[in-house]
Amino acid sequence: MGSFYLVGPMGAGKTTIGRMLAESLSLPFYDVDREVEDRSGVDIPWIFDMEGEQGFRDRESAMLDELGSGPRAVIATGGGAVIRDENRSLMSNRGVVIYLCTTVEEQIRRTAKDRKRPLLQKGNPEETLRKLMAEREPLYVQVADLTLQTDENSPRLVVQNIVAQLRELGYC
Ligand SMILES: Nc1ncnc2c1ncn2[C@@H]1O[C@H](COP(=O)(O)OP(=O)(O)O)[C@@H](O)[C@H]1O
Ligand SMILES: O=C(O)C1=C[C@@H](OP(=O)(O)O)[C@@H](O)[C@H](O)C1
Ligand SMILES: [Mg+2]
Repeated sequence: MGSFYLVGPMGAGKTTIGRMLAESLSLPFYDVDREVEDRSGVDIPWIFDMEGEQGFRDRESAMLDELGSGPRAVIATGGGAVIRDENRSLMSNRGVVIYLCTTVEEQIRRTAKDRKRPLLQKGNPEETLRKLMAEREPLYVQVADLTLQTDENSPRLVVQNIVAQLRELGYC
């Protein structure tokens, strides 16, 4: 059945909820962004500066492929991992995809103090988030096996809901 992949926009809670979900399911946890940073020895803003977004996307796809080939785990992706067809096929074919959704208003609140998401460091972050949501939401929906709203619920409750749904569907 493969790994559990968390997808959704920046600030949806993929990293936070992924770590807790892994603990709850007694599985290893990987965050694709973190693994890319550990492997390259530099942070994501540096990669965007030096190699551009395409350079980051190449590293992200390679890491997703590597992690997806390993033993079963919970894998938190970055918000843009769904834009490449190859990444969406990999996740759908190899595992169970969980879409964490949120509103742009909540994304703004949750990412306001962050300086590590290069796409939000220039221009108007609200406009950027709206544009990205319009482009990517259909892709999150397309790839998702299950969808969870994160706006009204604490991370703990979201994890409980995910586990309940995975059990119901026979995935764990
Ligand atoms: N359900 C939630 N309710 C409130 N705050 C949340 C929730 N999920 C995540 N957060 C907070 O939002 C911020 C971004 O979460 P993060 O896990 O980094 O999101 P992502 O990996 O999807 O970009 C963090 O400060 C986190 O504590
Ligand atoms: O939406 C995006 O394109 C990105 C989301 C980030 O991950 P989070 O969704 O975990 O913030 C990170 O991969 C990078 O800054 C690009
Ligand atoms: Mg994250």
